[in-house]
Amino acid sequence: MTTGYVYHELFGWHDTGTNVGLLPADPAAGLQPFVHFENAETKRRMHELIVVSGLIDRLERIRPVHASEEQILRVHTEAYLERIRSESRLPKGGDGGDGFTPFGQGGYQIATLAAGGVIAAVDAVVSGAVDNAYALVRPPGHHAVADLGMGFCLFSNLAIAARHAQQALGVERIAVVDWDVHHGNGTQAAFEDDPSVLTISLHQDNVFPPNSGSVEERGTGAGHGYALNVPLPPGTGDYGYLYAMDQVVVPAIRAFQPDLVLVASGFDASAMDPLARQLVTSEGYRMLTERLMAVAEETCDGRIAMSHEGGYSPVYVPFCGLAVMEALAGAPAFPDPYAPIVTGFAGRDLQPHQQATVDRVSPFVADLT
Ligand SMILES: Cc1nn(C)c(C)c1/N=N/c1ccc(/C=C/C(=O)NO)cc1
Ligand SMILES: [Zn+2]
Repeated sequence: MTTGYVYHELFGWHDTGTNVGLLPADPAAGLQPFVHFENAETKRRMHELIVVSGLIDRLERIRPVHASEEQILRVHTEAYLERIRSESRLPKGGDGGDGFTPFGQGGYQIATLAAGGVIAAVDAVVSGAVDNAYALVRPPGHHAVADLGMGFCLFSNLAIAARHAQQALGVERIAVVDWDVHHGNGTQAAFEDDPSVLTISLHQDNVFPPNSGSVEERGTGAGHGYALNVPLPPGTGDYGYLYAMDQVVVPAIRAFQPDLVLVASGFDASAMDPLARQLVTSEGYRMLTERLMAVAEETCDGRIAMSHEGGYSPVYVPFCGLAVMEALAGAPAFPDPYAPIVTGFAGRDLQPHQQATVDRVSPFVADLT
């Protein structure tokens, strides 16, 4: 199995500031300065574990290139692109637009490299140069919509790469799986009315964006039925996610018969993440990846490209990300030293209320052709 890997030190230079924990420092409100949750450290540590574990020697390194204006404009508006580019020229940079998505001077160039990194991973998979690929990019993308950067996301990296695959590489049908713990609203919006891209989001119910990602959100117009949302209750662990994978994701991909599978891969559903309350472990992510590889093998010669999204535990994201990449590469498992801690949390097994949520969505698979 040949697995492509995209990482670049520039991603670590995306500056989200040092006084935005999630809220700007404000002494009167008792808010002390704190590094932004979406900071370089967690992703840099994942890269370094990939190197130190030795997995790097089994990967094909893929060099990211900056996404072009044309590629970005397949998803974003000209006005939005121009605003990010102009704010990026300012000494203090700017913000995607929601006030929680800061970037420093030069942030536009890093954001185009992130989108270009996912494009490079897709190019390598579609060309057959590699069997599958992981793009460890920053800033993330799955919340960004056509004219607004939000939720730490500037450009919709995965959506831009999907449109590139269709319009430049001739790929027709794409299935997108988003296992980041937050709803993949941006990716869903990009393909809202388009039946050629199936979007499936597994997320903790109503965490972010607010009032987004309900079971009832199924796409619009010709795209109705080609968006699936599984809003899992808080405390869902490995076997709740696996049940969603087995009952919704795999059958949907089998019915949709894509030419390519893309994954918005965040690790903030992990048992040690500060921004959500799920209980997924590195073993859970490995199992999810193996399930996805099997159905990708069955439908599209195993073509999978993953784009890194959220995940904020500097100690645990590295082990969750390593598990996914080991599965992609068919490599043996590097032991997860946190396993005794996270498997010790209760709730790893499928719970009735989690099963009930998934069972509300699985009937929608029958509407896919
Ligand atoms: C809304 C709102 N209003 N206020 C006051 C605040 C502090 C709000 N939360 N913002 C958030 C909360 C979580 C994320 C996670 C993003 C991610 O990891 N995506 O994958 C982004 C923004
Ligand atoms: Zn997230």
